[in-house]
Amino acid sequence: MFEKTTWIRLPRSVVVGHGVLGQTAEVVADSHLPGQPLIVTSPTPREVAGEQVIEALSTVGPEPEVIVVETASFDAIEEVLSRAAEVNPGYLVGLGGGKAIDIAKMAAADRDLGFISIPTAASHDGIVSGRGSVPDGDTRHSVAAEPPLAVIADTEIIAQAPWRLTTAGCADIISNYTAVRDWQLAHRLKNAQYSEYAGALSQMTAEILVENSDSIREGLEESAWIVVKALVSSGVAMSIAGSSRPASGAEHLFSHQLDRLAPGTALHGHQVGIGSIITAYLQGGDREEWHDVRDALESIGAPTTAAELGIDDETVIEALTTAHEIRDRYTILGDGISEAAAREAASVTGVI
Ligand SMILES: NC(=O)C1=CN([C@@H]2O[C@H](COP(=O)(O)OP(=O)(O)OC[C@H]3O[C@@H](n4cnc5c(N)ncnc54)[C@H](OP(=O)(O)O)[C@@H]3O)[C@@H](O)[C@H]2O)C=CC1
Ligand SMILES: O=C(CO)COP(=O)(O)O
Ligand SMILES: [Zn+2]
Repeated sequence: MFEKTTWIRLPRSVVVGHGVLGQTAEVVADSHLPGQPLIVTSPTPREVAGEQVIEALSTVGPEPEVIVVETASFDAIEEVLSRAAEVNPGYLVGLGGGKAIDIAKMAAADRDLGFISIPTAASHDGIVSGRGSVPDGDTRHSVAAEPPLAVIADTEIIAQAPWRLTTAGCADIISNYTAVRDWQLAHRLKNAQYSEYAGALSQMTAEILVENSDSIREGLEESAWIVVKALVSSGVAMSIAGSSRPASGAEHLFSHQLDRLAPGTALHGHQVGIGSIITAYLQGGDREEWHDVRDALESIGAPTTAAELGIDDETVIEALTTAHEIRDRYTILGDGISEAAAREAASVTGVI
């Protein structure tokens, strides 16, 4: 008897465009979300869009409670959970970058509540995904979380965010090239479960973004539109896979290790972009595809060197040689690369 099953959890609504925060009440009603919302946000998004969201949500229910978190950590999730235990909200809202949205979706899963994702920056591809990513000591967990019932991405707000946040989102998407190749490698060498649909969607998302890179320019609201659509598509790939595999390979392990070694120095997307150049080099191939990755990053103005990240060369080498220890996920790094190999890869690609 055939016994395989799959459960793909996707948002019911994805609303993207100029001024769509104005449709928040409609989206909440359409999602059948009851009661008082608890908004999980971080300092800058709270300032940028907090009042507008509170006002919009107040038209469909009791005035929202707000909690401001500073870090993506299990402590922050605990803080949100204890606030939720006090106020007993009907649903959660993640308002901000990857940090706030991840914490909201994980707290929502814990409390078995609905969740809405309102990104204020196009900086990461977790805006749609049902995965949360949290560092924990020497390791990092990618945990199943509550996927958003609705995503409201207001390009007017997102386009006003600092440009570097948008280039970080682009780099998070460009890194899908190497993530998919690592996933295929893990499938061939370790029999890791692979989804052709998720792999193809993730790769195609990176290709479309790169094809449109001429239209991704500072000051153009259309850029926010293009990048948000790619972030949504990449998140859908993760939802289809039921893991972050389509969007996270060795380049992400490298970035997670940088988060430990040089916390708060550079943006997630920028780190994975640099990691992707080096990963593409290590993955080899006839066409030296690391040039394509580097050129794509350069064309949208994302960093391509450690100096541009603000991270010193030795930290890059340490991150490369220890990244495989972060989690049990097979990549081109295998069970670790030597210091000499790391130095060679980072210097040939011009990262250091
Ligand atoms: N679950 C998933 O599938 C994924 C999760 N992630 C996770 O997401 C995080 C990375 O996301 P990222 O967005 O870079 O991180 P943050 O949420 O830390 O946001 C980055 C910076 O942007 C600021 N910011 C956000 N919106 C605005 C705005 N409109 N104007 C000005 N500043 C703004 C934040 O301010 P402030 O400091 O005040 O918050 C912060 O300083 C990581 O923790 C990563 O692991 C990434 C990809 C996928
Ligand atoms: O950042 C992500 C995808 O872009 C999520 O991946 P991780 O599971 O490695 O945190
Ligand atoms: Zn990422």
